[in-house]
Amino acid sequence: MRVLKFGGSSLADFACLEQVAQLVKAQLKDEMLLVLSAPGGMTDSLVALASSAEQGQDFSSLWEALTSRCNELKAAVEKGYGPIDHWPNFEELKNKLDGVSLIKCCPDQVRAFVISFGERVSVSLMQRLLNSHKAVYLEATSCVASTGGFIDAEVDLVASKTRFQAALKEKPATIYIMPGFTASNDKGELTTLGRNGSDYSAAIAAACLEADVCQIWTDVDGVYSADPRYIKKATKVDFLSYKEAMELSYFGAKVLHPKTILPCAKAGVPCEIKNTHNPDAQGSLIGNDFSSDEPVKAISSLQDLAMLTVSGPGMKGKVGMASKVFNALAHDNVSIVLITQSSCEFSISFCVHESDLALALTALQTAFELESQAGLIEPVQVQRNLAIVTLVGDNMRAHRGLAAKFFASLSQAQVNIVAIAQDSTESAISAVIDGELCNDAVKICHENFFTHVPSIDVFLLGCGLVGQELISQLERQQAWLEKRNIKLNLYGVANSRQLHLDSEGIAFSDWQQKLAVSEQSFDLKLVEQFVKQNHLVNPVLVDCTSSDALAAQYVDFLNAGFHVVAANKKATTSSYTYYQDLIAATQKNNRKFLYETNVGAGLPVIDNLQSLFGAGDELLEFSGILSGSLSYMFGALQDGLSLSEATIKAKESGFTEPDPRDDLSGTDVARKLLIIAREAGMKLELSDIEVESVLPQGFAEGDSIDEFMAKLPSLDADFNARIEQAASEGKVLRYVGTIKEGHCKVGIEAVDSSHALNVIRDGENALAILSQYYQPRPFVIRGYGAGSEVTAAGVFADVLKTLSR
Ligand SMILES: Nc1ncnc2c1ncn2[C@@H]1O[C@H](COP(=O)(O)OP(=O)(O)O)[C@@H](O)[C@H]1O
Ligand SMILES: N[C@@H](CC(=O)OP(=O)(O)O)C(=O)O
Repeated sequence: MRVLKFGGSSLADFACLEQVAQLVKAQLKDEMLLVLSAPGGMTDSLVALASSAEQGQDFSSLWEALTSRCNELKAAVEKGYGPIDHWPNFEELKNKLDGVSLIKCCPDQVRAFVISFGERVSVSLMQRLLNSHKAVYLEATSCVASTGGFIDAEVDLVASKTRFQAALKEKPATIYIMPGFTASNDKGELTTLGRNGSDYSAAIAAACLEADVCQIWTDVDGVYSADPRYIKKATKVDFLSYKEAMELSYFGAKVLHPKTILPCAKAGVPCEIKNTHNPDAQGSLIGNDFSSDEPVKAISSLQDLAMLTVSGPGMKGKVGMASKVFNALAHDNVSIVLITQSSCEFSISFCVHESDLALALTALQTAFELESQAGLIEPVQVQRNLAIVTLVGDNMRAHRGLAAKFFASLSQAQVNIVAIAQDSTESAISAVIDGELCNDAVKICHENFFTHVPSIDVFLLGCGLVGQELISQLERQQAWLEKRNIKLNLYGVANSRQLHLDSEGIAFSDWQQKLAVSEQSFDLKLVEQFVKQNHLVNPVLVDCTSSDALAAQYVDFLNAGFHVVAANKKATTSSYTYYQDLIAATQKNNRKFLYETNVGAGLPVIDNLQSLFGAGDELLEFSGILSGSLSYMFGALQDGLSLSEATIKAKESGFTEPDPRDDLSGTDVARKLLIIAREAGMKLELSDIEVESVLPQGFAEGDSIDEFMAKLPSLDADFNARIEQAASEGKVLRYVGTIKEGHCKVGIEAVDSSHALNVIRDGENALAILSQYYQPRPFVIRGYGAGSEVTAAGVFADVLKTLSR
């Protein structure tokens, strides 16, 4: 004997019904019992009808929708297969609903009749489809014996076994069909087994009939490592132990009803999950002792939960308080999903379904009325909108560090853990978290435990030379990233006027056109919303602008859960207070703020300084050439060009800012020096840096770039004199930043051939760091310090660093 259960997703329309009939015929070799659910969504319609009638509302349109759907199915089946013999009594259903509507009350017994009606529809249709095989209709009410109420009833296995065996003996056949979800109590009254309870019906039948297998046919190939509807990269689990399947379904894996496994396990019947729409695919097999090396089999989640905490001095050390809490809830039929107790026994917390919350609160208030009046129990605390994320795997007990990895993953998803619980066999470990972040949490846990393909979700602000080059590099490096198992998506690009977002990831080929037609400008709230909607877990805002306004929002970016990668120097050189706020925001939010390209473009400066000073080194002195453009210009001066000629050449070669005064003023170098000083722990403001401009004070102030360039030759004579003076002493001029005895200065220095910076020119940067660990010879970093390629590469490297913990 085999038991095959087909869920609502397998019976949604006529085509599905026919598919199931074909499948059954193809499988036919020995006795089989088919357990059918209602056609997909029909139970929801019946539940809605009952509640509409109960509230005295006009339910005619709901009725119309239900009956026309059923009649269409009936007509389609009858057209191809002949008249249906046992069509359920719709008149009786309508009468009951009218009665409910009249008294504005729906007794559970009537509700059970109404909501189980869809199962009878399915069975009638299927019996006709299988008519040629003389499929026998088994009344669930004659076979499945239940105890308890009419809704969510429990099954009496012993009584059911007797009933099943008698029913089969009475009508010997090869194919039996029985409605799922339905049972009857000892008075023979119809009861239901809880939503999605047809799986449970099938398991009961399989156990009672000592079946060879209990197959659950649904719309997925088997049990997946996470719900495949939400986790696209979820993979099928081939084998699961009964315990694993139980834990998974209990903690929310909808593919199985939580009560299904126990009867199968008790009777030793293996349970198989198969896909009706893909019958040849190997499903998932659930049985005893499927030992596997994989520590974690799957991740499940359960939403719409509330946590209640009962606390107060009366709880401490008093025997029986916990049982009083749970007895009160059991008495009112409130099921508890998870329990934790503080080690001092001062409080007990537990989760219930939100739908049971009011009931639970009333039960507790009644039970603890006296204790509460005496001040022994405090008012029950309630946290709503929670979820539970659970890792499941029998083999977890043999592995260390899984809990740590689990919690680190939750923290990576910016999730705060409200409570945790682990069963003593270590087959499941659960965390109670904020419900809104549930999908993010599952996604990142799945990424870390299964796919091992971390993702980086990039939003680029600023599409100038560096921004554009970054996009080209991202495109070029896709294969490299893939090889290293990194999924880097560009989800947003923005310039100063427009923002373009694409949840599929922005195509590298046409982002410019898309951006050009966007009517939306950059707005943090909008991007934040986008991240939430798409459950992006590693969002990175990359600032390739020089905007003060954006820099002023970095703290908000970090608070909103973004990492920030900045080529823009404005934030690192704004007030020291803001700089500190930024560092604090990275720590508070567990997010990174990376700005390697702020000094020396692609040269590894900041990272080295942070490693050095983090390891306890101290800066003694610093000197360096920190500007690629001034390095180029001063090299040209050394070759005999005048100041104006050198400036024109540097400008034409793309070495300067559009307005060369930005370079010649020395402010940019001062900013870089300030960043270095702050890395070394100096609490300085930009105004504390002494700046010697290449230009005399007030020179060409307010003039246009062209006017400035035209006036520049007037400085050549004085500048030449300065160069010649230096040359007569065997020296060359360099634009140098220094930190010495707590004083920071940028300006022109004459250096002789023995000076380390003498040879630095043509756009190269050099930084000489004299420190406690590096003396008397300094630690030197040297290389090209300007250009969109090296800068974009530096930004790219920072983006990748957001993945490291
Ligand atoms: N771990 C999981 N593996 C497979 N499916 C899962 C898992 N968790 C949740 N599901 C969901 O369970 C659904 C199947 O259950 P359900 O819709 O109740 O089917 P049926 O109508 O056949 O009873 C799948 O479509 C899937 O989205
Ligand atoms: N039809 C019932 C019982 C059931 O088990 O359905 P499904 O197999 O489609 O989950 C319900 O929707 O609750």
